[in-house]
Amino acid sequence: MEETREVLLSTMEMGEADRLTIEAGLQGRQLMEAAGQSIARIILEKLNPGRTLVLCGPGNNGGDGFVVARALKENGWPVTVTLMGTKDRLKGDARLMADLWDGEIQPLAEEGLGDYDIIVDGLFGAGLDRPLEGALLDIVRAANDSNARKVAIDVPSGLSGDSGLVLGGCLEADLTVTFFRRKPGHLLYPGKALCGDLYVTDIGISGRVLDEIGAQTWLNSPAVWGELFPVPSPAGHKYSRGHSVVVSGDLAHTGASRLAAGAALRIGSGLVSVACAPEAVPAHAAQLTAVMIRSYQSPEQFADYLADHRLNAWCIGPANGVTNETRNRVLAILAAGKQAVLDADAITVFRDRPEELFAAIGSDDRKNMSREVVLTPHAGEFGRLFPDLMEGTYGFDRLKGARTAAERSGAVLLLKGPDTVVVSPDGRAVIMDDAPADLATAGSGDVLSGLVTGLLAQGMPAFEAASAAVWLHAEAARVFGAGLTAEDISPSLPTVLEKLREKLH
Ligand SMILES: NC(=O)C1=CN([C@@H]2O[C@H](COP(=O)(O)OP(=O)(O)OC[C@H]3O[C@@H](n4cnc5c(N)ncnc54)[C@H](O)[C@@H]3O)[C@@H](O)[C@H]2O)[C@@H](O)CC1
Ligand SMILES: [K+]
Repeated sequence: MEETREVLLSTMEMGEADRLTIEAGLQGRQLMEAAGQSIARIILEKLNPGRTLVLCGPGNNGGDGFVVARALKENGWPVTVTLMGTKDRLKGDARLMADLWDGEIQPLAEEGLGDYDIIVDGLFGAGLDRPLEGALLDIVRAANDSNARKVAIDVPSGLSGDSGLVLGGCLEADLTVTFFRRKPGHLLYPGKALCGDLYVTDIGISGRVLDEIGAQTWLNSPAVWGELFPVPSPAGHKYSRGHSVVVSGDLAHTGASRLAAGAALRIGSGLVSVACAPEAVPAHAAQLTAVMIRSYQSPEQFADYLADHRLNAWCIGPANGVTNETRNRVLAILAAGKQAVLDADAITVFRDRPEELFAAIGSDDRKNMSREVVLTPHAGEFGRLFPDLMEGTYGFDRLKGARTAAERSGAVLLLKGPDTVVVSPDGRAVIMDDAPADLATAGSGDVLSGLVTGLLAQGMPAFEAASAAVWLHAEAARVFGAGLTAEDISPSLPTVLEKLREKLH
């Protein structure tokens, strides 16, 4: 299974892969040769021959650069090499590769950067440990301003492979070649945009090292959660497929809960109810058919619904209002030991006392060990519960922030964005790649919450349910295409579900 799901390696884990491979008998210089040759192959395949400038930094990323320079020159390309610092300061394999370069080595400089058709960026890769500054920053900017096609080795210089954040400044690549496995920074924004087209090459590291490394981050795909995806059993009935409840807003704010409820039903929750105050009943009744309506007049009546064990997965927050009532309902749902999805106002309402929410999420563990909670914030809502986690030196590190938040809160964290991250309190994480931008539309988040709720109702564990919901949401949007509104997402799901079932069986 480890090989079918795509592992994303942190720079530290990649170093570990490197070390384990060398321990197993391959030499570092062989890895570097393979890395450089694989980049040259891609350049030869994708780009037209032209005047090529290779920028080499002081570490092994620069060493790769020397290999690329040699390989392109052997193919008859005119190649210029510039080096940061002097050759005698290079160490190990990088020094060896610099010695194998039989051309001139010029000092790294801003001048003349505009004179090339292709710039190969071998300044910094996994070893970037501080922001680009001064002359280096000027050089990177001049490269960005030039008309050359820019090829980054491993990561564009200035980009953190772990977070996708920029340290000071960053090369804007047209094409990036990385080795063995992608890194989170290749998928997380702004990193994804700065990489251009990404290629992953085989440099002789065996997939077997992954078992030893035990990485906890994957690309979000059915390979991660497919085995736990609920498929209706022929012997089953609607009562065995769970009962989702979505808490509605007041009369003027009922639409969000209907979007969520419709999604929960579509994803296979056997029964779905909307819970609302009596005055909102007519608005719902005019529009709902398969979804049931449960009205409550008082907190006691709300508690009566919670006491019904068949109503097993609850979604609260969308257009619910930032009010004491919302807060009390969230606490009641959590105290009742329900599988719960907390979204929007159900998150915001705890901004002044996040610890109260975290305690409520964790307080139930003796009564009902199996209950799980999913928080589905966008970055703004995330900042209300976890303001300290937004304040990194280089910006908001979404993966690290979500990991800490999941651990702190005890909930599965689904951090929405163009690169939605889902993290379990035990540290497992998935990153969504290539979600259609059309999903940034009103109500889209309500649908997503409903999908998670519907999967929880069917007994899918929370990390897998949240991950699957994010993936299905994106695929449904892709199927629909341009002009998407939130109402279109659920109707587009059957095509996606059909394909998924074929893949799973
Ligand atoms: N790990 C692996 O499996 C392999 C790694 N290879 C290459 O090796 C690279 C990593 O090499 P290194 O660990 O030597 O690191 P890098 O070559 O990325 O950079 C490290 C050097 O840059 C300096 N530096 C870092 N940030 C700086 C900044 N902002 N301003 C000025 N100087 C800065 C450091 O002091 C150090 O001298 C990878 O990105 C990849 O290109 C490949 O050769 C193939 C195999
Ligand atoms: K680079």
